Amino acid sequence: MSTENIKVAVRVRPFSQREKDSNAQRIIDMDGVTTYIKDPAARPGEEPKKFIFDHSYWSHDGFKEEKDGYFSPATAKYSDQTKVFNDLGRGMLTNAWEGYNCSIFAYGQTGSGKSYSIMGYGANKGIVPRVCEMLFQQIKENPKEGVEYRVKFSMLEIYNEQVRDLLTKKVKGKAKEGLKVREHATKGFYVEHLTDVPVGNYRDIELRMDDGNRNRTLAATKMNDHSSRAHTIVTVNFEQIYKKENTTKQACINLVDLAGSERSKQTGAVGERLDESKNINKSLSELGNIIKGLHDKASGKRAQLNFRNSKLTMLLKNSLGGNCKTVMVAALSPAAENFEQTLSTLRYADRAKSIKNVAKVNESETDKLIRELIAEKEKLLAELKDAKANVTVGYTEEDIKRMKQEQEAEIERYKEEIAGITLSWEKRLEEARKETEEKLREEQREENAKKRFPHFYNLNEDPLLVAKIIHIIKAGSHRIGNNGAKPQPEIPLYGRSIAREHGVVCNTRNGVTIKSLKGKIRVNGVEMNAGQEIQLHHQDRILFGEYTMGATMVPNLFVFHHPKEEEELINQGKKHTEISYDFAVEEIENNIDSGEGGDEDNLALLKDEIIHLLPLVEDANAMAAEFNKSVGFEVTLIPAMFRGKESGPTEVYVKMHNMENDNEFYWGKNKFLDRQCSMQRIYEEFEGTYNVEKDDDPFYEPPDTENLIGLVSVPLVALAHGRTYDEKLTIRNYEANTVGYLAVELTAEAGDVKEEEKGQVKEGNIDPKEMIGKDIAIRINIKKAQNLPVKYNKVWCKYKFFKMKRPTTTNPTECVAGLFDLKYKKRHKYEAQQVTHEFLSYLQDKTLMIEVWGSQSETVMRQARPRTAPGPLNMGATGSLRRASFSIDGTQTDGFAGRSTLKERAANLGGATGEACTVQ
Ligand SMILES: Nc1ncnc2c1ncn2[C@@H]1O[C@H](COP(=O)(O)OP(=O)(O)OP(=O)(O)O)[C@@H](O)[C@H]1O
Repeated sequence: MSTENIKVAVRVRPFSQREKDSNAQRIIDMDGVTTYIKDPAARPGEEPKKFIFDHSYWSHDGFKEEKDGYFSPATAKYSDQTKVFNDLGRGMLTNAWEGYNCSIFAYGQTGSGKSYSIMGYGANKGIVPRVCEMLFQQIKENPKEGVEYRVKFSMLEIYNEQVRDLLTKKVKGKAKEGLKVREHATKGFYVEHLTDVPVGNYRDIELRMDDGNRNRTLAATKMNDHSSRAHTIVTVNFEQIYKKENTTKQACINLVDLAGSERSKQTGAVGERLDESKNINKSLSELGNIIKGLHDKASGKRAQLNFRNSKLTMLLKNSLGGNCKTVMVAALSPAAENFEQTLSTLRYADRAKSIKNVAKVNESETDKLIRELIAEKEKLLAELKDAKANVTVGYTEEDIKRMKQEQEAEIERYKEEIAGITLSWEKRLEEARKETEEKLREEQREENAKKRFPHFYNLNEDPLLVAKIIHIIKAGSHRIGNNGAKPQPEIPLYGRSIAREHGVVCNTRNGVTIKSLKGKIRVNGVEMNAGQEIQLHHQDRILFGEYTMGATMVPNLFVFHHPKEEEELINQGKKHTEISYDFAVEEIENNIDSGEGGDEDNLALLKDEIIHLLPLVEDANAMAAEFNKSVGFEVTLIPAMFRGKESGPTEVYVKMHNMENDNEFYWGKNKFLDRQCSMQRIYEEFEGTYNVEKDDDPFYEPPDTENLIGLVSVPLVALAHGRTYDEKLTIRNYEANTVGYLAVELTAEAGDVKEEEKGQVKEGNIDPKEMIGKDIAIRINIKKAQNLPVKYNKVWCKYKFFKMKRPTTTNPTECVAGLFDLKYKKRHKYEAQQVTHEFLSYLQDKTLMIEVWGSQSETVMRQARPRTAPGPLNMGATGSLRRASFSIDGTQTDGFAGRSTLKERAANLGGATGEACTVQ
């Protein structure tokens, strides 16, 4: 037995290009094992905070890029991938050889460098591939007489509390997702029916891992979700079987790449994106609770540890305080804009340091192990039989017949699994090898085809998932469509906005063309007209299906690759550039921003969507009533501004109103459709008692889901005259209603005016033209908010000043009875060096848009408001339209006679914020 603390390492990454472009300020420094973090809003002379870890890896600068793309140290301070592996990975391998379970997990905010350390990119291989490669190398180099080595590999992801096997797509025709996590008396938690492939060398692992990533990409596209926001767990099971001694040494190596948690706040998301990060947050916050609990326990305090609260904590139970040797890598962003998140990562890591694990060598009699496994399977089998036998009361014969068939299929599967356990290792390895060889041949065929034929490859925000889906375009015509198309299209695509006959691609002697049929296609950001045909060229970007402004993941985004054209370009000396996901998405957004599509198109689209959603919303309301849920749904329209976006069309949302506590939530169309599907499923299976866990309940929304309460627009012109602007302004919500007041103070101080001129500047007599060329400091001080809806218990503000790429966000502040008071003054200082004409016209002509965000509480003091359940349609600003009528461009929608048009409503929303007012 070995009792030791979790080993904790932190690592800081380089600035990203975006951070470099915006002259980001560095807040992290390291010296030996010590990490320092400086608060960008610290008072002069305030010391940075200091943390000590087992390792502090400086990977921020001091490196050079080798020819193959490897980042090697140019200074002694820099830690490269090899150093990290030597410190952390090698030790894990030594432990695994001794028969200890080991685990490494990476924690940190989105984009902080978790995957880089754990998986790695290109030549900069991370810990996972290195550990796997080294394990086989060591087996090869140190074979022991009479010892058989067995290595098994599995890969899963946890997304929205669902466990998905990444190595097999289907079992008996069913996708392997929603797998159960079970608990074994000695082994702890494990995933039932998870594929565990025998692997004979590192290449096998590489291929399987590639397969896993391909499955992640496909699943993400099909389910309209974002696999890169999932937690990925790779497990290597290493067994040493001592034949003469009849003993087996077993080590389970868990390699965990956790998803980042906070994207929603930075992008200002509502709807699906928020919901998704909530689920990631749930797993991560449970993980945080466990780490805190273990830390408290280590410091002698009482603590409750509930590992069962999330799938992630169940699966990491052994790694945290259990039979395991664990390493945690906390990934840090160096930039000031991420200060809060980075500080919280450091605190998290600091707590993890005190967790003690009690690892023991997993060695036992080989026969006993097999007997135990069989006994476990048989127990499950018996449980299953009992369960099925007990539920036949009240079923029709048809139901019982179907259940019997299911039961038989399950029993068959268990039998196969038991046979699998006793099957000789050689036979299993041989079977797996055949599969791997077939995969290799397939890969080779694909590689050859890619060199010869034009093809599409997919783009994804996660670099590990790029080019995992390939569509080869040989000579002839290739139909593009969804899987409902008959016969199956040559290029099948998934997702709601893919039509059966979406389009067609033709490869002829004259080149490759694409024709749009019944689905939307964008080429290089520009939308094609129905029936239009255009020629494709090397590196064209193609989007199939609709584009949702601001979506975190854009499915079905491809790059067209033409090998011949590529060769010609190289011959002409043209430099090859990779097309990035961000580039392709920005290109689409630019085209939409530049007015493409126009108002008319958007109105027609909105009308279609509303007509499609209304009956479903009615159904959802009816089901809520049937289940006695005090919630109501209504369709509403939310302009881009109120979705935290600078521009873009108005979108259809569904407002969910919880009548118990008056909370309101805004669901994007896709999220509502997913929820409505679950409601329908529950409704069909309903037997009189509504027995659905909160997490799976489509009618439930956690109260702390973030909402954009409203906007305030602050005129800046006073600053152009050097005057202070100090006002209380109205906060307007997306329905253009007043939802509170915000007190804001803005000051401008010219930096290089002479001492005797300073008073003059403050008094505001300055002629704006005199500002040109001078240094100026603008201070933005959000003082307090009043009269906010009382259901909000935390409130914060967000804004972008001038050309800031990312918004500044104030700390969430407690809000009591609709009032929040920011404790700090002079929160934000913007320094402009040598004021330009552009900056001056910004001050003179523009307003600063401040978003007021909040999270609600479960129980609230209700404000007086009508207690009626909402109808299915709420057109916001006009108020009276609930269950009434509306028309779009004079066109009456079914059953609704016109009173206000969408255009009028859009006009009502425009410029509805910001007049100064007096508040008592
Ligand atoms: N040590 C490093 N050296 C060089 N580049 C790095 C380093 N760490 C991270 N990066 C780069 O920073 C970017 C973000 O890193 P990465 O994808 O690993 O973040 P992440 O935390 O896994 O994000 P997510 O939560 O979105 O998966 C990548 O482009 C990666 O190549």
